[in-house]
Amino acid sequence: MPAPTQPSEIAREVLRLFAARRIPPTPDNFRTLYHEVAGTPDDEGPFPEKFVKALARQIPRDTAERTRLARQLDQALAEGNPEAGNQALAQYLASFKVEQPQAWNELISNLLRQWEARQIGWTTARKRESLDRVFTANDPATLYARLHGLVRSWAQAPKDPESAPGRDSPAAIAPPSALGATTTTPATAPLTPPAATAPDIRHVAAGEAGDLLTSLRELLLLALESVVPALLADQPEVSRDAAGFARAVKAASSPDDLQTLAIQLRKFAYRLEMTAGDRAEVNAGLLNLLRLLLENIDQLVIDDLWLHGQIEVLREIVGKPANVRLIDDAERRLKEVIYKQSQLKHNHSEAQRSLKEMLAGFVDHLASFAETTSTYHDRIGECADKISAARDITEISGVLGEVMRESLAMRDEARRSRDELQATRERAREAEARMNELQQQLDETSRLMRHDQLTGALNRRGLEETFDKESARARRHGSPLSLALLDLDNFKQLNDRHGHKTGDDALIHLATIVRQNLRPQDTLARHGGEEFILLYPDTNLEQAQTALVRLQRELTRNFFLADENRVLITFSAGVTEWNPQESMDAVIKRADDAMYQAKQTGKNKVIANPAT
Ligand SMILES: Nc1nc2c(ncn2[C@@H]2O[C@H](COP(=O)(O)OP(=O)(O)OP(=O)(O)O)[C@@H](O)[C@H]2O)c(=O)[nH]1
Repeated sequence: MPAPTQPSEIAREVLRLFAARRIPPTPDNFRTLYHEVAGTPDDEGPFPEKFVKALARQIPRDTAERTRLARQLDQALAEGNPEAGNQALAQYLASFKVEQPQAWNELISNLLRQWEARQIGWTTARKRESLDRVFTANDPATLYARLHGLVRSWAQAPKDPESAPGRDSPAAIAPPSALGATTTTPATAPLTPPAATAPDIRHVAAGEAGDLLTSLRELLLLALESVVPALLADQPEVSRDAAGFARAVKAASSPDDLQTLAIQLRKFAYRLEMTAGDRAEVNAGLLNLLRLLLENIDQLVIDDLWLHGQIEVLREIVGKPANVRLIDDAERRLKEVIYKQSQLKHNHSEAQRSLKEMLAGFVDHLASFAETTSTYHDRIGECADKISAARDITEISGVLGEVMRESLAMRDEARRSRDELQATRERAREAEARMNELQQQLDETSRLMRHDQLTGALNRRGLEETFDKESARARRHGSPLSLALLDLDNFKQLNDRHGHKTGDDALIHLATIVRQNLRPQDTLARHGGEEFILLYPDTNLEQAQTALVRLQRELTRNFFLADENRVLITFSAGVTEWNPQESMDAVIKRADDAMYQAKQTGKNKVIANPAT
C-alpha cells in the first residue's frame, strides 16, 4: 500500500497504528507516529502549534463526543492556550483507546458480583428484566457487548446498601436501556414507563417478530412523545421535531419507510447527544461560577465563624455531583448567608456612622473649648497688665469688674462644655444600646434559620421542614422513612477533662463523620446539646440500624484529636420507623426511648424500636 500523503489520510493511519501497536493514544505518541507516517522531521517545540492546528482541521468528528472535544481543541488554539489544547487533544485521542476484550469468565464473575450488589434503581426484578432483554441477542459478539454494557451500568449506578434487594421502590430511578442502542439521555432520566403500560419485551422476544416490532414502535413513540419533551422542556424545537418523528413512526407502513426513518432518527439521536453534551457543559460552567462566588464571599467575610462554616458546607455541597435535594439545601444555605451578610453590613455601617458622629462632635467641642480657654487667658493677662499699671484704686476696681465678667463667662462656657459632653456620652450610650438590640435581633434571626451554627447540621426548624417534606414524599410513594436519635457517650466527662472548646470540636467532628457517611438524601440535624437526629428516607428499620452500626464503626476508625491526643468518641442511638399519620415528635419520642435503653444497657449501642 502506498504511504499516505494527505494530512487526513496520515491522521487516519496514525489512529490505525495506535490500535495495531497497542500504543497509548497520547498527544506525544500521536505526534511521533504522525511524523513517522508522514516521513517528516519532528523538530517543533513542546507544543507544536502549527502541527496541532493542521491536525485539528483533519481529525474525524464522527461522534458527538469527538466533535465536542475537537471544538474544545479549536477554541484552545484560537485562545493560544497550549495547556487547554494539550488537554483537549489528550481527551480526544483517549476516545480511540483500544479496549481489551474481556474474557467471558471475568464477565460472568462480574455479573454475579453486580447481581448480588444493591444499587439505587436496580431491584432484582428490574435486573432480571434487563437480563432477559440482553439474552435476546442472537450472536455471541452482540451478547457479549450487551452483557458487558449492562454489567457496567450496574457497576456505575450509585450503591444503595440500605435498599433491600427486590424491593421495588417507586421512587427509584429507572435503569437505562440495555438493548444496545446508543443512550442519548442523561443517566438519571426515568426511561422506563410505569409497569402497567410498558410492553413486556420478554414475551415479545419469544413470540412473533411482528409483535416485537409493534412493541419497539410503542417504546419509540413513548420516547419521542413523552421522554424527549420531558427531558428537553427548554428546547421546544427539539420537542417539535420529536413529535414530527412520532407522527412519521405512526405513519410508516413499509420497510422502505422504516429504513428512511431509521436514517433520520439516527441523525436526530446524534443531535440529542450534542444537546445533552452542551447542557452538561452549561451545568458544569454554572457550578464553577458558584464555586468562584463562594470563594469570593469567603474572602469578604472576615471574622464571622458561622458564615465561614456555612460557606465551607456550601462548597462541600457544590463539590458533589448535582442532585435536587443537595441543590435545594445549597440554595437555602446561600439565602441564609446572604441574609446574614446584609445584616452584618448594616450593623457595621450603623456602628461606623455613630462613632464618626461622636468623634466629630468631640473634636469640635475640644476645639471651641480650647479657643475659649485661650481667649480667657489672654484677657486675664491683659487685666493683670492693667492692674500693674493702675495708678489708683478706681482704675483697679474697673479692671476687677472685667476679670469678674471674663471669669463668669469662662464658668458658663465650662458648664456648657460639661453639659455637651454629658449629652454626647448619653448619645454614645444610646447608640450602644441600639447596636445591642440589633445584635439580639440578628441572633434571633439566626435561631430562626435552618442550620445549627456550631456543626452546620440542620437545627430544629430545619429538621421540621425536612421532616414535613420527607414524610409527605414517603406517604406519596408508600416508601419507608426511618429516624434515629444519637447521643454522644460520656460527653460531660470529655468537657470536664479537656474543656468546653474541645467538647465543641468533638461535636463538629461527629457531625463531619456523619455527613461523610450519609447518602445525599439523608439528613443530619442537631437536636440540642450532644444529641443529633438522622432522617433516612426510603429506608426501613433494619436498613437504618445497619447504617447506624456502620456509622459507629466509622467513628471508631476516625479518632478525634483532643489536645493532640487521640480520643475515642462513641454514641448511643435509638432508631425507629415512621408510622404514616404520626407526628415528628411522636417518632422522636420512640427513638428517644430506644436511645435511653441503649444508654442504660452499656452505651455505644444502636437499639431499634419498631412502631407499634
Ligand atoms: N462543649 C459543649 N458541651 C455541651 C454542649 N451542649 C451540651 N453540652 C454538655 O454536654 C454534657 C451532657 O452531659 P450528660 O447529659 O450528663 O451526658 P453524658 O456525660 O454524655 O452522659 P451519657 O449521655 O449518659 O453518656 C453537659 O455537660 C453539657 O454541658 C455544647 O454545645 N458544647
